[in-house]
Formats: sequence, C-alpha cells, structure tokens
Amino acid sequence: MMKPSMLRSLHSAVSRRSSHLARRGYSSESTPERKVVVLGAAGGIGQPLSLLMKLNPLVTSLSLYDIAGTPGVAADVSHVNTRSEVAGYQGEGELGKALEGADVVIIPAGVPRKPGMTRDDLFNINAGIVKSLCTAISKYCPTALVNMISNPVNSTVPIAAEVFKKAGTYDEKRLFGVTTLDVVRAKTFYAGKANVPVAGVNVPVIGGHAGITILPLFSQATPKANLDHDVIVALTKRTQDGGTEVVEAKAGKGSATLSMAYAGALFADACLKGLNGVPDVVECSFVQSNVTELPFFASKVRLGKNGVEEVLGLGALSDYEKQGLENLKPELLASIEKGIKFANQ
Ligand SMILES: NC(=O)C1=CN([C@@H]2O[C@H](COP(=O)(O)OP(=O)(O)OC[C@H]3O[C@@H](n4cnc5c(N)ncnc54)[C@H](O)[C@@H]3O)[C@@H](O)[C@H]2O)C=CC1
Ligand SMILES: O=C([O-])CC(=O)C(=O)O
Repeated sequence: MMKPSMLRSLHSAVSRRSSHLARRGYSSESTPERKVVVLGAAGGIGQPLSLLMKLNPLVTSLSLYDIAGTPGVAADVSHVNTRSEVAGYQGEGELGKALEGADVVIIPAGVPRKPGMTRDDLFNINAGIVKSLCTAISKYCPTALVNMISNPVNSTVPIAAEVFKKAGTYDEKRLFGVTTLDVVRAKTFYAGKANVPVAGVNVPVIGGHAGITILPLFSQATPKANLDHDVIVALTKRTQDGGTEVVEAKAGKGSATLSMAYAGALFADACLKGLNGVPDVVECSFVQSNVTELPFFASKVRLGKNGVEEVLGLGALSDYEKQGLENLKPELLASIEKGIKFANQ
C-alpha cells in the first residue's frame, strides 16, 4: 500500500510532466487524432524516420508504405509502446489505403546519390516516382500536408505542385520541401566554431536544397558570435557541401539517412503542432513564395492549422549573403523550371 505522501509526490511529478508536455504542444490526451504516412518507409531514411514518428505522441495512426519491405518494418516499429497504431502497406495496389485520411504525408521515396553525382543526377528516376506518388495523394488525401524529402528537392517540389494543379487539388499552403537538414547542419557547425551550446543555436537557411542554392544566414545566427569572415565562408561552404560530405564518407552506400530522419521528424512534428493550433511554430522550408522573384524559395515559414500560415521575409543580409543570394538564383530557377516542364510533358 502506497503512503499518502508518496502518492502526493507521484501525482505532482505526473502533473509536472503533463504541464511540461502541454506547454510543448504534446498533451496526448487532448491532441486530435493525426494520421502520418511515410512513402518510402523501408528505405535508409524511411526506417529511422518511421521509428521517430512512432515516438511522436502527436501521431495516432502511422501508415508505412513502400514498394517492398514494409511488412517487416511495420511489424518491428509497431511493437514500440507509444500512442500510435502502425500499419504497413506494400506495392501500388495498397497505396490508396495507405494514404486515405492522412494529415501529413512524408516522402523519402527514391534513389540516393553515389559519390561524384549531383542531386540533379537523381532527377531522371526520382521525378517519375514523385509524380506518381503525388498523383495518388491528389486522389486519396488531397488535403494532407506534403513533406517532400526526395531529391532533387528544388525540382520535386515544383513537380508536386504541377501534379496537384492538374488534379485541381493544389493548395500552396500544403506543400513543403524539407530543408531542415540544412538548418540542422548549420546549427551544428556554427555551434562548433562559435563555441556555444548547440541546443540554443538558431541559424536560418534560405534558397533551395542543392550546393550553392543552400544559403545559411550566419549573420542572423543566435547566439551572436564575432566570427571572422573566412570562418563564415568556411561554415557556409561546409553547410552547402554537407550532403556531399556524407555521400563521400558512405563511399557508395548512399547519402544521409540518420540525420535526415532526425530532420524529417523535426519538420513533421512542426507541421503537426501547426495543425493542432500551437502558436508561433516557425521552420525554414522550400515553399511557393514571393519573397524573391523565384516561384519557390526556402525561407522561414510560420506553420498553422492550414499548413503555411505566413512566408516570412529574409531579414537583413550581409554583403556576402546578398552576393550568395544573387549567385544562387539562376541555378535554382533552372531546377524549378526543369521540374515544371517534366510534370507537364
Ligand atoms: N531533403 C533532404 O535533405 C534529403 C533528401 N534525401 C533524398 O531522400 C531520398 C531517399 O533516400 P534514402 O532513403 O537514402 O534512399 P533508399 O534507397 O535507402 O530508400 C528509398 C526507398 O524508396 C523506395 N521507393 C522507390 N520507389 C518508390 C515508390 N514508387 N513508392 C514508394 N517507395 C519507393 C525504395 O523501395 C526504398 O525503400 C533520396 O532521393 C535522397 O536523395 C536524402 C537526404 C537528405
Ligand atoms: O546529399 C544528398 O544527396 C542527400 C541530401 O540531400 C543531403 O544530405 O542534404
């Protein structure tokens, strides 16, 4: 029999934990039912991302789809004792069932790079995969928020937009290119150079998601640090080449999967919080935009009940960043136009 004093302290520990979770938007009893779908769930990103989404208390239904291998991943993840129910779907015949009723669809389906390749070299295979998956999304869950991870993001997001436009389901508020890994890297590399605890670091990253189109704004990084210009240049280059650093280290065995799963889970969590009405959820993402003359652009975005609540401006840029912005525009525009052209062929 528990003593009353022990019961009181247990009760206050539980309420401290619940109010802490509620403050972070995680009050599991009161949050609505949310279905999250992972397309490409048996892949290098898909598997750890599925696990991380299983750990998210905002998710009530987790739907794992791939062309092969999903029954095993779903059975495995389903044993984790968290809130969501897990279901695995395999092959095109089950895609509709996988998608029905989705609130958020995360897409890490497609081939990854090998050393010596650019992200654009993935276009020929991944463009077709994304086109067919988005066609299914427009049919089975046209109001879901779509988190596009498949590369080249600078082209796959415009492809998705065109597919949705053709189907009459396009809403620019609901389509996101996931650029969170660029932010994750910029924060990590900056904390190392600035010698500050990484947990408190913020660095916006704008532009797109390939090479020089990735533009971290270290002039806006917090906490402030007086880094020399050559350090900023090196940090910028390392952030832009972060993907290649991993591709080379994996030496033919693919690209970033674990850090990407982490980044994808962070972004999906932000989307869910926005849907649930948590205020002031801001993340960088590649979205339809008019902050520059380009039709799609990554910048800070406020997330809400309809997806994108507001695309935020770029803020003040250093001369170095202004130059980087001008330099990235032709490449980013060409990738966007390539995606639009492909989708309309
Ligand atoms: N946005 C970002 O920051 C990042 C994007 N990526 C990209 O994510 C994609 C996936 O990378 P990995 O997981 O490493 O590749 P992977 O090859 O390990 O996994 C891809 C999965 O997609 C599945 N797939 C292929 N066609 C499909 C279809 N039609 N429907 C459903 N699933 C399908 C495959 O069966 C496989 O399980 C790549 O395009 C990669 O470049 C990777 C890292 C970061
Ligand atoms: O570099 C790649 O091919 C994968 C990717 O997008 C990243 O790691 O940022």
